[in-house]
Amino acid sequence: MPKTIFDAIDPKVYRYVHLCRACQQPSFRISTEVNPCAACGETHEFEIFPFYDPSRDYGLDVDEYAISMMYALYKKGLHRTQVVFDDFYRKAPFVKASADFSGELGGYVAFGGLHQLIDIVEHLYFNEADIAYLREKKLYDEAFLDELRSLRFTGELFAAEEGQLIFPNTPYIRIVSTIMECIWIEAQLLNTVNSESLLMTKASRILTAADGQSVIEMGKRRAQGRDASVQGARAAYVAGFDYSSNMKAGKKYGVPTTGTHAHLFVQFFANELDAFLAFADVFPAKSILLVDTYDVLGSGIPNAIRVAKAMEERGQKLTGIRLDSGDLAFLSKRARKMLDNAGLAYVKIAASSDLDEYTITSLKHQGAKIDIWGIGTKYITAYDTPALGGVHKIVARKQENDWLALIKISENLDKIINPGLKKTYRLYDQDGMAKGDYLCLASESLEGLNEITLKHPTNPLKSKRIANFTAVELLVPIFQNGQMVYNVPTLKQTRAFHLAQKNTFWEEYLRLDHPEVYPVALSDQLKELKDRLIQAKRQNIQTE
Ligand SMILES: Nc1ncnc2c1ncn2[C@@H]1O[C@H](COP(=O)(O)OP(=O)(O)OP(=O)(O)O)[C@@H](O)[C@H]1O
Ligand SMILES: O=P(O)(O)OC[C@H]1O[C@H](OP(=O)(O)OP(=O)(O)O)[C@H](O)[C@@H]1O
Ligand SMILES: O=C(O)c1cccnc1
Repeated sequence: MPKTIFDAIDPKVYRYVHLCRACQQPSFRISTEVNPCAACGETHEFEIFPFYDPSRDYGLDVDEYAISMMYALYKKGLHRTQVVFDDFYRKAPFVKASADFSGELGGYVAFGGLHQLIDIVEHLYFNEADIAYLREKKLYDEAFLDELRSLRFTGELFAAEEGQLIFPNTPYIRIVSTIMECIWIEAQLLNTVNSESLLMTKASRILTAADGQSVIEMGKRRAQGRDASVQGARAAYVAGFDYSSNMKAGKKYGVPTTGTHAHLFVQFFANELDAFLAFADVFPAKSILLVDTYDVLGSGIPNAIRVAKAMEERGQKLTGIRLDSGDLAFLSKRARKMLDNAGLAYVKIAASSDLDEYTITSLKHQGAKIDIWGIGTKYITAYDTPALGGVHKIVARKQENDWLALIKISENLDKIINPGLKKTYRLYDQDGMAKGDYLCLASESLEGLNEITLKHPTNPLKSKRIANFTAVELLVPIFQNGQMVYNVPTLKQTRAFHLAQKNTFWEEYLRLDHPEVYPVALSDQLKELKDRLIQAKRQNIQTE
């Protein structure tokens, strides 16, 4: 996260801003008590208002029912009970299956949003304006509002590293904290992780289809709001896109930016050639000329060739052309021939026009001669799967000094949560390829085990034996005792991490349609606990 002036201020300590009327300098204070101004020494003239970082207004970014539950638990004296929450998803987005397919859908998610979540957890507090708003509701008593005023995240948060690949039912976040804090965080956590992971996954799939070719994110104008476009540009870069057109993502996150020009630029000039000449003259080292404003083959490409030839005389090279409509396979093949015949084999062909992983794959099958893919609408809106259904589920609560595992019953066996305080291991073979995820109780250890059988959680006929594996815990500590303990990687490192992780999976697990189902198995002890809790719950329901 980039630093703002608010990073210098610890919101866990400072609650008020005192603006000195004498010198106009703000200072951050613990209370409303007036002290001499740090800048000019005056004491009498202060404007005092609640500390409020407009870019991080996280405290009240919740659903009302969160505050209702927090209040009810507070009134019953239960709000500080320690609990465990797991975050996971059940169904991978974007994966398609044919009509007669009745099996389990595979697919993966590229885990995104962790770094934004860290910022949220670090700056999670109710400011005075939040408290005033809650007071106006006349639903909560003053003692509770006071409790909220001092509420901060005090617990442990473990997570998969951003960019990691996550499969259905594998927890990617575990929080151990008070019930009040776990409820408080739910909506923002889900909003951030679901939206970022959804887009990162879409981008990761598009990158798979591009198969090593350059991809530029261009979705700003079609994104669902300002923030979505910037976050989306960031997610695309982590997934392996080379550039974004989004300058704010460049400024805020350091995403490399680039761009071509629009049709308006061509329309503005008296003719296409003048427009191309002007653009190439100003940007000789990075000119990609949009050739489809009037007639791609009749004027766009011939004019681009004229410009390229003129540039060659000045010792410059035209970077490329862009196609933005029509039959991209046909036009790109014709364009390639025309450019090659003119001795311009180095001029690249970029294409845009509602592209996604499927059109890219199809165009490649058709032998399209496209070098650079510009991707907007279908990426930034996650067009074919508009939401990722990641969930935040309570799996245990403290009772005396023990964890009491909790279950939630569902008619659908696959929907019943995996209870208890657990660990998740990713198992690798000797070549470093991922073989499966193994969920077990926190008290279990894999040390000394040479062989493991990954049993399908609900289908006893499906199992897979793995020998000579290396087990790596998937979740790493991010917060301990409320303090951030994680060294947040740079965006570039996160991108490299995602791409490296992708290489640890056989492409059968990652292919766009009908991917193989990656094994996610429960240990025998965890399975027994789950079965026992289901039985007990069902008996209870019958006797109640
Ligand atoms: N050879 C091709 N094979 C498969 N899909 C293609 C091929 N060429 C283009 N497409 C896709 O077909 C769609 C064409 O979109 P559309 O019908 O809106 O026309 P267009 O050519 O973009 O024209 P305009 O932008 O002027 O409306 C786009 O999604 C594009 O990615
Ligand atoms: O097709 P997408 O995947 O969404 O990629 C971004 C689109 O945005 C621009 O179109 P727009 O019609 O807005 O403007 P322009 O073509 O005149 O630049 C650009 O030309 C692309 O077509
Ligand atoms: O640079 C481009 O070509 C671009 C940027 C945004 C949207 N469409 C195209």
